[in-house]
Amino acid sequence: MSDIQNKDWLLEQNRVNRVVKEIDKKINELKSNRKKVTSDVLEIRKTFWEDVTVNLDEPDDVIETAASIKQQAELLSERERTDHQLVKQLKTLERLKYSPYFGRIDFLEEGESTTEQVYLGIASFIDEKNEDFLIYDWRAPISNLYYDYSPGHAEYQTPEGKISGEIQLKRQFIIKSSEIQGMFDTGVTIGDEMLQEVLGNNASTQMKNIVATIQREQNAIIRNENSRLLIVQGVAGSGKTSAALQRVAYLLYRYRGSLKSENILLFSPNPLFNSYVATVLPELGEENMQQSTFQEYLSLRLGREFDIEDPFRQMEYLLNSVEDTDYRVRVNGIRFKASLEYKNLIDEYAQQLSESGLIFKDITFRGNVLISKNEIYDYFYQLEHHYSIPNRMQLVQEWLRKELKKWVKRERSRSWVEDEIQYLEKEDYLEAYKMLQKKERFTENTFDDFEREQKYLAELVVKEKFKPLFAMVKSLRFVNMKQVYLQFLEKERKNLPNEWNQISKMTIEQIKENVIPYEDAVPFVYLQDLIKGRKSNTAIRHIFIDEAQDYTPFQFSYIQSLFPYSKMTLLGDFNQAIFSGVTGADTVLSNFAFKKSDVETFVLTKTYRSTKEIVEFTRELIEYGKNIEPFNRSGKKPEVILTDHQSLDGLTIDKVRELKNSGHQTIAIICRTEEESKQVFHSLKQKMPMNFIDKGTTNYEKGVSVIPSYLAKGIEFDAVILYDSSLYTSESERKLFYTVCTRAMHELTLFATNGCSPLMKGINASTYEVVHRM
Ligand SMILES: Nc1ncnc2c1ncn2[C@@H]1O[C@H](COP(=O)(O)OP(=O)(O)OP(=O)(O)O)[C@@H](O)[C@H]1O
Repeated sequence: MSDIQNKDWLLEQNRVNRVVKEIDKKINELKSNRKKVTSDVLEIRKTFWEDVTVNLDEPDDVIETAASIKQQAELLSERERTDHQLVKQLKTLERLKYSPYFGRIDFLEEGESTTEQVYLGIASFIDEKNEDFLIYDWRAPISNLYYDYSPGHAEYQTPEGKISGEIQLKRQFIIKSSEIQGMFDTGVTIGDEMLQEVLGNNASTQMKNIVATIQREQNAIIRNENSRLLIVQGVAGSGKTSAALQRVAYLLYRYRGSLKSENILLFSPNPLFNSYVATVLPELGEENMQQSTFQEYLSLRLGREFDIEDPFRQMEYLLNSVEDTDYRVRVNGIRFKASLEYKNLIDEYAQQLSESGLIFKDITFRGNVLISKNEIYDYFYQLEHHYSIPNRMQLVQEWLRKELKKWVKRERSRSWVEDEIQYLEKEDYLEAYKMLQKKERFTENTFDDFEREQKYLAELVVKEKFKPLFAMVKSLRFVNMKQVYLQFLEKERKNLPNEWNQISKMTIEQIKENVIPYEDAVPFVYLQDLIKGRKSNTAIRHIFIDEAQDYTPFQFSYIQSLFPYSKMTLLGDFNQAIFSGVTGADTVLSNFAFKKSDVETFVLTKTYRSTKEIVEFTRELIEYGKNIEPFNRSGKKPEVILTDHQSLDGLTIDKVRELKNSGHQTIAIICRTEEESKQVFHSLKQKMPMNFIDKGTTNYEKGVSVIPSYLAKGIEFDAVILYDSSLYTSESERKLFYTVCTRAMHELTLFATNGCSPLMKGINASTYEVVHRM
């Protein structure tokens, strides 16, 4: 390091020390504030009832008491909110103390004579006198300069307009425990050096934030505010998920008055991914958005009555049952049911149902039909036909409720009720007694006490027994959705795929067994919504869909209808469309689905995850892979080890040891299917500790993990071993093969027991090494 560099380093470290000192002061100040607030909270809790005037004698007194309780509760919740805020601020300050900032730009604004030094960190921090920003939040308008420009002319937007000027210096820091550990003055892009440093580290079992090194093209995605639908098509490892999460943080900052983390929902591919990304926002001082898998949503809607196949079970079928006689039929079915054409058919069917054809269930009680399905049918169709089906359902619901109430009255005097009364609990008798006493105060009733009590108890018994019927009416379960969908499948129609008869026959068999194939889950729930109606969700204002390539046009259109007021960000990669790769079905990323004007599309072609060597190999595997641009980080070429079945386990263990010895901490042994993963795990775990990951796994640990191919998407590992790459034989598995290979950050090994996978045929042989080991 030169003397000048040394001097700069020293000056910067002095500034860090100064800022840290101020942060410390602020921490102490907030801590003492907090002491006061927590003691207030404790005090209010302790004396809550002492400070409330309770008097229930007269109606006016009751009102006054309620007001007094409300006032006290409000005081308590205000104090609790302040405490929560203070805890949040303290956590952010502790983080700032550890690493106050990561970047600096010196900016000379046009028309000004002094250059401003702008230091960027995860949150803003102002000096004691509330005058100068010692740290700017990375999301502040001025911070844009850091991400979008290299030294020279630069400009940024503020609410007041555009500000132009010149960046005179752009510097990056790695600061840990308040000590500068790295410092780089950067030129063209945001510090290759800094990125080298970050990307060269070990993979983590939890995703990290990227705020220090966000690239310009990612920044555009993160800060986009205009489009209702933003689509990011980005190659594997291009930072789509990262951009999505930093975008959540950005939106929470930009709209902090009106947007809260509970207004944002991220659909992620599986529970493991949910937990993988769960630490990014808290690291940035924000609360996590809501997270769910689409499957969770479907289970919530249909899971009570049906066994819904999940996408992983569907994938297992697709990978394992190619020899099945019905395989082609099922694949054709999946393809057709993914389409908007199929959705249109359901719309047409619902139109017809508006005139006739709905199927209902009898409402029965103790083996007797109280209200028959035909009566319900007649009632429904005598209602005005111009009312929508869901509106008519509400009227039917009201009518049924009234009818059931009549039945409750009739049933009270039946002999079974008397029998049931004998089995009542002591508490019920006591309750009845109290009820009657209470009523006595207001009436002049002279009925015999015993008789009155019996009548009350009879009502209690009947109402209890009728509860499920009222619940059935409330949730509109008197509509026989299963039969309605089956009737749809059985209907003769024109313009259907050639094999529709077989497709529908196969589906009918499943649904009769109360199993809903994954491809039918959204069509089913969509039809159900057209009939029963559904309240759209207004609380969610922004939806993120990661791995969007795995959603069909039908599914996406359905999600749009669920959240009509939400903006959406879709992130995906058509080269990783592993489900549609196998079936040939359209995905939401197929262009035709979006033609509207409020859609903006971003394309990311630069990839950051893997070494240059791994990218040079993996991009050969896909069409147009040449467009993928690796980040300039070097490592070993991927290695293909040709071997046989007997040697495979031993060689895998040797390889894992070797990888561990080179310092790799997360190592994945990726198998093609779950079955294969189970076998491999079973035989290898005797030889070294390892984890097994299946679709229910919510966390992944450091060390060695055995994982089925389709669950590895979205996450990354220091080193990846494909247990037997010879098994990826079919062209339809190309995307799956590409996806698993792109999970590796530093090393990729492909074992092959039956020669190189045919999917590697024709690729540039200089991109990988081949060795023979038996
Ligand atoms: N600007 C950046 N600075 C530092 N690291 C980055 C940056 N962009 C991406 N990365 C890193 O690259 C890796 C891949 O990022 P991410 O998982 O977000 O990509 P992706 O496009 O969602 O990948 P895939 O589609 O393959 O799952 C992560 O380790 C991430 O931290």
